[in-house]
Amino acid sequence: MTTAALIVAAGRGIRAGGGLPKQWRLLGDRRVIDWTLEAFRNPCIDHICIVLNPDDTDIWQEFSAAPDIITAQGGSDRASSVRNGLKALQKYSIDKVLIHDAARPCISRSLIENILLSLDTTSAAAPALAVTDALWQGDNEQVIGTQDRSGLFAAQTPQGFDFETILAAHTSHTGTAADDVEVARAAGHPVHIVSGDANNIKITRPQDFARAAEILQIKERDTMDIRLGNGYDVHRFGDGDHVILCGVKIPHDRGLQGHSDADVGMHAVTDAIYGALAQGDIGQHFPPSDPQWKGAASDIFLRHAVRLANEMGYTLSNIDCTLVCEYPKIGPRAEAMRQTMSDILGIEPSRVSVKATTSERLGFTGRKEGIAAIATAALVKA
Ligand SMILES: Nc1ccn([C@@H]2O[C@H](COP(=O)(O)OP(=O)(O)OP(=O)(O)O)[C@@H](O)[C@H]2O)c(=O)n1
Ligand SMILES: C[C@](O)(CO)[C@H](O)COP(=O)(O)O
Repeated sequence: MTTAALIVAAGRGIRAGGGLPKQWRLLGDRRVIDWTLEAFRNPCIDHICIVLNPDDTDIWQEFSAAPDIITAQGGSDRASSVRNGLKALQKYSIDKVLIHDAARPCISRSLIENILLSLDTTSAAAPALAVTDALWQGDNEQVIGTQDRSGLFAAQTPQGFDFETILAAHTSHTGTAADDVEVARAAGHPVHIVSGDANNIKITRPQDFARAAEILQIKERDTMDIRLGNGYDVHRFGDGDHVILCGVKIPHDRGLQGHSDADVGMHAVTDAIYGALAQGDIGQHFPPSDPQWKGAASDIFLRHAVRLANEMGYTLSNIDCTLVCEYPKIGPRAEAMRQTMSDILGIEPSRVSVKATTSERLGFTGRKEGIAAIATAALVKA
């Protein structure tokens, strides 16, 4: 009997936040995907196929070079990603396939074996836990009804199938599906429920990383790895009818001069993140001599810094930015600036501070020759 594991890893992990899709983030000293893969790199699995998002170019290179991995391109939803993975496995004469979320890194070898065992006697088997909590309907933070929980189960993966059965079911399925059991059932196939594992959680929200680390018994660091960085920037006034500060366009009788859009606030925040990482400054990553950055929107720089932080295993904790100018008035726009930067940073607005001060008409900011900004960034190792 030839077996395969099909691991879907093409999602963006929006609910988990953190800038980088959850399957590429670190859990201890390894990525989520590495824990998942380890469980499937075992003698009862002959082939492993990983379904990847076309945007994850570095990851494609890594897995295309791995001798024991088959790669397939992800689709716009989980069901289409699975379908593409099944098609990529077609030429390997697979008898049984286990379809698993990359985002479930705590999967145990014994659960994998239990599903495979069930497939000896049935064509579809999947793990689930009987619902033990009471179930309510809610609306607007009010309980508006209760739901009988008897016979209800919370579904998990890996979901196991006869390969040709699930390939045919997925090929003929139209529309989306929460999981492959739904696809199999829509094609008329009964699915056997195998006892799931409470530890086999899916990382869905930010707090699930800590729970997964606990389950995997990843040793907590003796001290937290916290990094602080500061950033400082100045742009002079020149001709123009607006300025852009922390991503917000403000009508003004002068403009700020600079190679990019001269968003002095966003530059200071970007440099604070580079500083925390000891990774130089904006000028190093985006040289002013390079014409492609002329007039560039500064969110490009900030997004790059956030990505670098995530790749180095850090999560942004908070940002504090102070703009130093006599005019324009920042107060009425500070909320919009916080919101704009929190969207780019991938953290809550409550973790982004934008404030302003004048310099009591002293110095170049006091003489209204330009605007200065100073920022602090705090990063923590996830
Ligand atoms: N188009 C998609 C969507 C999801 N997945 C994968 O399906 C699994 C379960 O999906 P979910 O937890 O919903 O992941 P995301 O779609 O990444 O999360 P979110 O909905 O928060 O963006 C994940 O391993 C995810 O990578 C996939 O391969 N292709
Ligand atoms: C397949 C699945 O993991 C079963 O629990 C789940 O349905 C996929 O994730 P989502 O959160 O429902 O998108």
